[in-house]
Amino acid sequence: MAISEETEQFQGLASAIQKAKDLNDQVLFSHIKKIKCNNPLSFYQAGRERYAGERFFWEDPAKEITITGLGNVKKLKAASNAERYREVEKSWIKLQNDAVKTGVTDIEATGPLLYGGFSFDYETDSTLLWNQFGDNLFYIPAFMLSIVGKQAYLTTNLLCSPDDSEKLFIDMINEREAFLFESLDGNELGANSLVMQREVEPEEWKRTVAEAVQEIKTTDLDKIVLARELRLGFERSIDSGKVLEQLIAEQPLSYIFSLEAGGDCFVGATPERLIKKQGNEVFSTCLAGSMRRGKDEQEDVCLGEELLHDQKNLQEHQYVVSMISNAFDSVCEKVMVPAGPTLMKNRHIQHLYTPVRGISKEGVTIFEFVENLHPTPAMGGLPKEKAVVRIRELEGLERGFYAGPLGWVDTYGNGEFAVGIRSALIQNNEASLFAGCGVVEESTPESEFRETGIKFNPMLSALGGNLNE
Ligand SMILES: C=C(O[C@@H]1C=C(C(=O)O)C=C[C@H]1O)C(=O)O
Ligand SMILES: [Mg+2]
Repeated sequence: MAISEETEQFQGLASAIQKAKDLNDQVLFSHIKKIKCNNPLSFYQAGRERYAGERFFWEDPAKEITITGLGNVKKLKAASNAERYREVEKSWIKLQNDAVKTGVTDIEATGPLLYGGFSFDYETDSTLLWNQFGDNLFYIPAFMLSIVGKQAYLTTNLLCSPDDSEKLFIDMINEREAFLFESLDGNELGANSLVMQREVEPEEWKRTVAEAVQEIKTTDLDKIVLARELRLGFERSIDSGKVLEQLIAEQPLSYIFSLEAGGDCFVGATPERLIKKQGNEVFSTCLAGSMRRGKDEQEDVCLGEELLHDQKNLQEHQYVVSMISNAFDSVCEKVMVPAGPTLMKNRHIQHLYTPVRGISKEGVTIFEFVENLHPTPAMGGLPKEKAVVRIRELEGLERGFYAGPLGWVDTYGNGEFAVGIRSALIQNNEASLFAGCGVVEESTPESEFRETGIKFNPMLSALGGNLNE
């Protein structure tokens, strides 16, 4: 006779506490149940006070997986060096190998799940702007809503220590669920009211682009991505839930994400997948090469055709396709790359787009793919190491998590990371927006300035700012 969910949960907790005693270490307990909830933002907002600074949101463009996390039972942070990917992975493997799961235990992106990101460059210090995030930051949430396909699942995670009691935990789980179900409806999303919008050092940035073009013409540097910053000010603290609501409505072809740390929130709508791993199938996206959208259908088609045949953008794009294909070749049994790019038409901008798919070799993890791929020439440049050093020397901004890998990993070998572009760092009533572009031999400061101006628009639109033409 099947035991009740409550009994299964209690028995699972008891075995997790016993395991903690045997190992004399903390053991992750995770209970997963199906629930009815089709509004993940309401779940996110329900945690606005109680879990402030410990929330995250993720929705992929196909809306196959939406994940909202509240609170955290464990924060993983690795040292800021080249080993960071393996360090985070090692801590995660230890926690998931000892984990005890009850309830629905075979659904992707449910149960114990790690969500977070890495900075673009582990060799730059996180000063004032990104000090809440540091070089990397990952959460295992206390409470998590996953909508997989069309079904909602609630995961409750607890970290059991040797001297914990089952009773305490059952009371905690029941109290949390009561809080959540009471507060799931009617969470007002606060409006954000803009009072200041300022480009940071626009003329200096253009001079840097001109310097980079000269360097590309005279050295072995082929491409360098240079980013710039826009500062926004608001009447009161920005509600990240409202920003997410706008992004979901306005950017249907992008990953919608947020990651809170302390009082700050990194939020965005990125069109660019770094790596998705589903079993042994792996997917990446090459997205370099950009053009504004047309004012009407006819102009838009013309501009798209122009982009598909523009040598400068095709070269910018090809650097990315070659690098990602080679990175896949080294860890895949099979790699499939289309012969040429098509167009990805987002709301404000269109890009040259080449999807890459592969069958990964046995035992290759998503963290190894992240390490092999980041930064692609779409975020850094070519040669990779030289471009990253020159970005450090030329770019007048602290990228932090902008253009870095951000995403999730579950305990079933699945996960997905995107790169954190078309994004903003929100700090109370201020925000820094970031936008970069691939500088190649044929780049000009004015054209790249216009291109990066358009790339600010997804966040400007979501925050109520004045859009760039
Ligand atoms: C770096 C960014 O965008 C990247 C650069 C692109 C380009 O230069 O054409 C296009 C898409 C992205 O790979 C950004 O949006 O900040
Ligand atoms: Mg470009």
